[in-house]
Amino acid sequence: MHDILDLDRFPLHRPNSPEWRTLVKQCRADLRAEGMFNLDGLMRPAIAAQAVKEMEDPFQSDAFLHERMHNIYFKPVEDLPPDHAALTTFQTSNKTLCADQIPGSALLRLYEWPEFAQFLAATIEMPQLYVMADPLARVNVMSYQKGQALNWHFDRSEFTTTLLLQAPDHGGGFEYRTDLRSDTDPNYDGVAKLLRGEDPTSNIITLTPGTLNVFKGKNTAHRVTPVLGDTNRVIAVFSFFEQPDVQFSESERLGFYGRAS
Ligand SMILES: O=C(O)CCC(=O)C(=O)O
Ligand SMILES: [Fe+2]
Repeated sequence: MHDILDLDRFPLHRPNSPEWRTLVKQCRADLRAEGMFNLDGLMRPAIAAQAVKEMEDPFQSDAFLHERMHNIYFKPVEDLPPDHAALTTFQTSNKTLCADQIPGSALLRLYEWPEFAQFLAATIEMPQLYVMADPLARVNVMSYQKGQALNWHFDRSEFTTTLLLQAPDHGGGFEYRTDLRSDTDPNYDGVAKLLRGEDPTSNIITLTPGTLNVFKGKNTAHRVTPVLGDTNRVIAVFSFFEQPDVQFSESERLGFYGRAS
């Protein structure tokens, strides 16, 4: 893994060593304080750039154009009237490649490296994390060109793990509002306020290539703002769950990837 990751700064290959424990402690503190942590330059920038180059053709010919209007839940909500402000819909548009379209990539190597899941589980204080069984959803790579965006949503998994491969010239910021809801309180009024642009506690950050970003995606509302300029924003998303063998449903796969298998 030394060839693709900066393990001198981030010793993921030495679980439970004093340096590994120090790093885990720092990540836990950042998660508590900010709902997020970043490992800036975990993947070597040259490897990230090479991955982008290798995916140019598949993005041109095989990628799914994920383009739709959706609400923050990606579905109707039974407790809410359809005209409730928490169900406001927005446009998403990006191109998505799935794990089955990037065989042999550095991204899949990282995803399947057991020390990666072990490190992530320690940072989020869970006993263990498992890779998905879903052949499409395990690792996704999204490319956003000028004008494209991923709009407000919550994720399915507790935590979300991304790695930026290429930064846009402008725009393409990651905007998030930590703990907008909880597992017991959907906070529909707070959601409506955020969607009206009236939540002063939302933050926006830009990532640099090679940075690992981990945040509490299930209860953190988040979006990617429209990309500006001619350089695409390219980002990998790794999906881990607390249970083994998780798969998306057929309708989720159709919605996100335009195909079920
Ligand atoms: O592109 C990003 O930074 C976030 C991606 C994301 O939120 C998702 O795939 O669910
Ligand atoms: Fe997300």
